[in-house]
Amino acid sequence: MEQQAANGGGDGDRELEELELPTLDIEQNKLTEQLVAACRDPGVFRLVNHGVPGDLTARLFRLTRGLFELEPASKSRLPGYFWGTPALSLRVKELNWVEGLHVDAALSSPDAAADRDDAGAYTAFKKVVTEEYVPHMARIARKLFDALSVSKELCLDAEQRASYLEEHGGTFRAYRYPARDPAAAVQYMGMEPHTDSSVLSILNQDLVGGLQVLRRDGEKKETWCSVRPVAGTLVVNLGDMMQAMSGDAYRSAVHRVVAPSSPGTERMSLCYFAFPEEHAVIRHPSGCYRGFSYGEFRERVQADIKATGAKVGLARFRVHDRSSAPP
Ligand SMILES: O=C(O)CCC(=O)C(=O)O
Ligand SMILES: [Fe+2]
Repeated sequence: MEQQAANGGGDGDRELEELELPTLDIEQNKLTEQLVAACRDPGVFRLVNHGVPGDLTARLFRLTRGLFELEPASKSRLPGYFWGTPALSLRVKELNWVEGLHVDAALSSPDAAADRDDAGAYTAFKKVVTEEYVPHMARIARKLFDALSVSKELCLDAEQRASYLEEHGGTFRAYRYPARDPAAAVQYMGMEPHTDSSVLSILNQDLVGGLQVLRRDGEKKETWCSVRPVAGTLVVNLGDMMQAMSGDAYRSAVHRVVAPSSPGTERMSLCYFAFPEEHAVIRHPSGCYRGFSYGEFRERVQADIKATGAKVGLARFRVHDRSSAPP
């Protein structure tokens, strides 16, 4: 994989070619057809007419910003707060130039864990995330997944359609990427190159820019391209579970975030990750992966990160040469 210095992207990505994302209206009649094309290549697309009210997004960005603006000692006590640690599945050797708030939509973490002075602000944030924003994300994920599930690449039966996308799960993360210090000796990436472990991820970025996708041009050539922020749209990228479910017909997109370099600029994003049910065994008729559950995949990823500092991911489950495999 081509590696580019973290500071190669200017403010976001001035020097990079832009990736022209397919733009999909989720209420259109030919959704399956257009989704299949977008999932085959480039595995990332833009959504319009998605039904998430603009004022809800604006309110959630405001509430999130309020929490990130707290004193470091206060915000570090917020439930799910982290600084510089990996996202869902990243190398842990390098610091990421990002802080975040992680909310597990399936669990209701006790808000009492928030610092007493900031409990009101955190409770308001969490309420908007769990009661308003995440239900929209779960609705969109289900709609996209159902449209894809009838494609010949997935061809799921009713049970798989239900269990390959957990109805009430999902993880929400709000991120803030502060400006990097151009004079610092080490220039950290906002978020290092990775694939998501999800079925699909729905990103709502502000207008600063910095999200980049690795475009594959044929077998050998790979180029980092920028994903231009467009107001009112969402960006969806496929994750490893979708790649496995489709027997590699769809690819989980390698992506990264370059933190801004202009002093005083910061980037924020609201991200939702949809997963399969923990124990549902994922199989595809092609047999290119052995059957495995998301629970097993996650444990394997965590074990690899612990042992080597890096995610191995789907390669751990790939069946290389079935003709010589033991019976
Ligand atoms: O901040 C973003 O837009 C992307 C974050 C991301 O890729 C992740 O959390 O996996
Ligand atoms: Fe990601």
